[in-house]
Amino acid sequence: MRFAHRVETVRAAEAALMATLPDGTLMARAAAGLAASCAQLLGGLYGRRIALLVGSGANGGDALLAGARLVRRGATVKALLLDPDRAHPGALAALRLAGGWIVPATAAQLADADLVVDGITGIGGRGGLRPHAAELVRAVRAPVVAVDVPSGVDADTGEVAGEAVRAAATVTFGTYKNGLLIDPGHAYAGAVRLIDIGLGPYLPGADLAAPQHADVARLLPLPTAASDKYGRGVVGVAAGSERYPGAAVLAVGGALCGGAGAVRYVGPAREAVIARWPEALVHAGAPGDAGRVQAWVVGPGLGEGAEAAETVAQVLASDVPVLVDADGLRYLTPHQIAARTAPTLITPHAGEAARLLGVDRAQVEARRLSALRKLAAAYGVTALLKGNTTLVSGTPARVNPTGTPWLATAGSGDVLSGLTGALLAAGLPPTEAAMTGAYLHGLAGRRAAQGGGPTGRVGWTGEARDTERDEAAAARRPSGEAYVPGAPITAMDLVTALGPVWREVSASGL
Ligand SMILES: NC(=O)C1=CN([C@@H]2O[C@H](COP(=O)(O)OP(=O)(O)OC[C@H]3O[C@@H](n4cnc5c(N)ncnc54)[C@H](OP(=O)(O)O)[C@@H]3O)[C@@H](O)[C@H]2O)[C@@H](O)CC1
Ligand SMILES: [K+]
Repeated sequence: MRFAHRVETVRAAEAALMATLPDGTLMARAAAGLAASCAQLLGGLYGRRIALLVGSGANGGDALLAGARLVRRGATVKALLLDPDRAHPGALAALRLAGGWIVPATAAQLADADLVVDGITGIGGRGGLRPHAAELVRAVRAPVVAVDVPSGVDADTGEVAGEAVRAAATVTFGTYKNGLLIDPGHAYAGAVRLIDIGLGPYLPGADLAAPQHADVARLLPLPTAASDKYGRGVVGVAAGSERYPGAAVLAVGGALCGGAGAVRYVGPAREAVIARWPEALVHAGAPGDAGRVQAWVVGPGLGEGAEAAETVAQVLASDVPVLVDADGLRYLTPHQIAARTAPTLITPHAGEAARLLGVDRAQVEARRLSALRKLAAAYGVTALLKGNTTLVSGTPARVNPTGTPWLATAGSGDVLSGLTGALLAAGLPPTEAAMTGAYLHGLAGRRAAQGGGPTGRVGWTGEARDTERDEAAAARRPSGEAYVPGAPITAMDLVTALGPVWREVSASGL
């Protein structure tokens, strides 16, 4: 797991650790890690030109102190002080002593930089970049390494109010910050490296956790010699309609290739389902009459109307875990859920979440963690909020690191529903099922698109594991957009990739 903590937690841990150490120790540790990371990204320091954007707090202090180290190792370093009277005095003196330059904070000073270090604000920043900082940041052409957090990104939520720094890489200290893992902040952070400064023993439980292969491998329900199809989990799928039979085919495929012992399909797309998946058990009646299942998936391609509403109501009346997605979300009420005896998992995208919360889609996209928590609380469910960084409610909340823009393809969500339903049927608790489903689904997208190969202007390879390696490989176009190389995929490609991905992840846990 990669764990992230809130700013107030980080500050409390920092204070407890500082009480045991001489003044300046933590900043020195942070600066050492930052300088080493810059050197590695540049591939050498002699003759390299590094510009520091320095704000008025300790974040600027980290940049200055790292600058002093970089000068001593052969780089030319100049510091642009955004607030010259308030720059960290000790770190400024260290840079001067080492032979660094203090230059006017103008765009012209950035023109010849090979690398720019963003020390404008870290965990103490509030709101987007202020006008002078924003003007300088717009003038940057070189790759940017952000110190702790890209300036302008809210460290606790990933929200971006106004302009923010688009970093090629972020070097963060002590623990991950929520805003580095959740969009939109995640998209500004580039490849993220954590520098250990000794905070670990002082940090309590995390606010957010991002799994890696081994975490998911531990949860995968592998069959044993004693397993039969019920032992592995039978999934009921109530999906599809005359108009959208394909959604049923994809959801059933996601469940079958996601490890279900068997799938019972109920709905009007029986012919299409059986034509593609002869192993599916299809039923003509209502969900209540379909026979024994250990979890239900309801909603993909269900369409609108009284029949769809009745299907959702019948499924919710069951006493097994239920996943509600897509059209099924139209017919969900907190009242229905309160009457349930088994867990309910909902899997909306931002538009569906907005409708459930009665707000605009843009509000959900800008404040994803907050929307997730509101959904879970208002409906009394476990919520999975889809996106490039899919979130799952729980303690801690989970964020999926395997997402890729290639997953934004028709039917992709239907596959996720079936897959996650299979994990629920196998007995995983809803938070773990949702996290595991999102992880495997994202990885299937990456593998099918063949995206994430090592490339790009900057990146760390070698040391990084699993999804970190993929993230480090995500290059940035000169425009500053993240770009994951790869090829278009279809939802059926995802279904096909689930087997190999399952194998890759489970092998990492052996
Ligand atoms: N925690 C740890 O363990 C360790 C932390 N360390 C480091 O300390 C950093 C935190 O330092 P910090 O507390 O001094 O706050 P910081 O992020 O520099 O910013 C606050 C300053 O910025 C200003 N400001 C605010 N908003 C702004 C805006 N939008 N645009 C422009 N300016 C804005 C605000 O001034 P004001 O609002 O008064 O104008 C204030 O002066 C942390 O991220 C890490 O890098 C490491 O050294 C070692 C271990
Ligand atoms: K920063």
